[in-house]
Amino acid sequence: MATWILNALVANESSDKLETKHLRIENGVIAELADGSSSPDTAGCDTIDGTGKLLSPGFIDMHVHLREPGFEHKETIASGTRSAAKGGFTTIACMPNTRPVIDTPDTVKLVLDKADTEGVVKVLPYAAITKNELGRELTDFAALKEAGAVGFTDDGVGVQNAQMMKNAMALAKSLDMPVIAHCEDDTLVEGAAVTEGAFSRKHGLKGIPNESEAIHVGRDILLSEATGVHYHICHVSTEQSVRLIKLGKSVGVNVTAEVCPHHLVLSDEDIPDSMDANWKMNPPLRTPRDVEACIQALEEGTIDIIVTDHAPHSAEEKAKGMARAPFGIVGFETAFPLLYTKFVKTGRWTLDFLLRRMTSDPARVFRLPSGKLEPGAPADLVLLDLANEREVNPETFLTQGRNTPFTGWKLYGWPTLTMVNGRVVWTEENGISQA
Ligand SMILES: NC(=O)N[C@@H](CC(=O)O)C(=O)O
Ligand SMILES: [Zn+2]
Repeated sequence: MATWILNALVANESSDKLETKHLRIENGVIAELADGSSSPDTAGCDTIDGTGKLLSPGFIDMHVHLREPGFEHKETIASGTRSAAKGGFTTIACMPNTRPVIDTPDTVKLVLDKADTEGVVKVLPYAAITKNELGRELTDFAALKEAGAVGFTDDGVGVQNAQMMKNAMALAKSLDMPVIAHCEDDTLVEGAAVTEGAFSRKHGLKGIPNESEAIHVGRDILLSEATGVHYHICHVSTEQSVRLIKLGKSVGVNVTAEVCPHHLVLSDEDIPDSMDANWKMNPPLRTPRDVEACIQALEEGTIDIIVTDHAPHSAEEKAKGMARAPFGIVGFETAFPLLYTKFVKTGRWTLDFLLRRMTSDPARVFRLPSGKLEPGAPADLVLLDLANEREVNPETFLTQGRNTPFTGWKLYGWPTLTMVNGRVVWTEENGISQA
């Protein structure tokens, strides 16, 4: 049976005016995108009223933490994918810093099986570069690829040893797989929770310097050049990293990069003096100068895509305060409204620009079939309400995490319906639909 989404608004590359379209879905795939002036024959079809709503490919988030196995008190594949669906995400790539670490084919399969039975959006597992993410011994890349891993990363920590990283890249290249790197030199960051900047100086705190990230970025771009691997840089946060990525791209290195909403809308100067640990994440909120450099890097294509780095922690863990709480904030349920309100409503970006960085660009960078409103693409879709302002209220989140610095922010651009492979998985009205 076919489904029609009728009278929805679609963003357009060449102008900021939205166009009305009807979209037909058959067998889980987009079958037709018809002009709004046509009158489709919907006899015998399901229909969804898209009037006044923006229709976009479902968002793709290539950096998330689902915490399962092992940290189910923070999040599960069930709760994390529900949160993703509510945020308009239809494909998410989960990080291997679980317990056990996703470093064996069995653990990859466990995540894929759980996602299949308990998840509501598509889950792509990354596998670790080194066993237990300890940086000592490479995992079995070929077997992990065979089991379904989509890339290799030790996210949560940097790979400290350059030869280890070079070996990892050469092996990944031979398997046509990407290496995804959390860039951080441990010797430069010991014991710090916030960036080196106005906030750390004001409170007499040791800061995390920009070089701790950029040193790995520079090192790994050279290693990527030497090995030819597709090297993707996690959560870019500094001006120095941007400069190095730009240089790498200019000489043809196969490097891509991502940035998180919080690094585009907050700086260290926004951290409250109360030292609330909901403002603590890794990399930390940087200076306003770094924020502007990251925004411009995204605008000029030096940074390719937007990811959330959704990193839920329990309230108890975050209550330990700035110095002792774990790094990380939740991201799925605020990502699009934040960026839409901050950059599109203010006229700095077109709607099409923002949507591409969250849909077709991640699909291109990671060679995924989704991310487009085109016949033949999977019917992974989201409808969004651009007209109504609403306050961020963590009590309404579907993630188990309440760790957000955005409580009370008034935003536009809230999802109203999310569909995966042609099946409605979440609506604003009825919440999650059980299969
Ligand atoms: N980003 C974070 O602040 N935390 C992440 C780890 C990571 O992505 O580096 C986590 O797993 O909690
Ligand atoms: Zn990370």
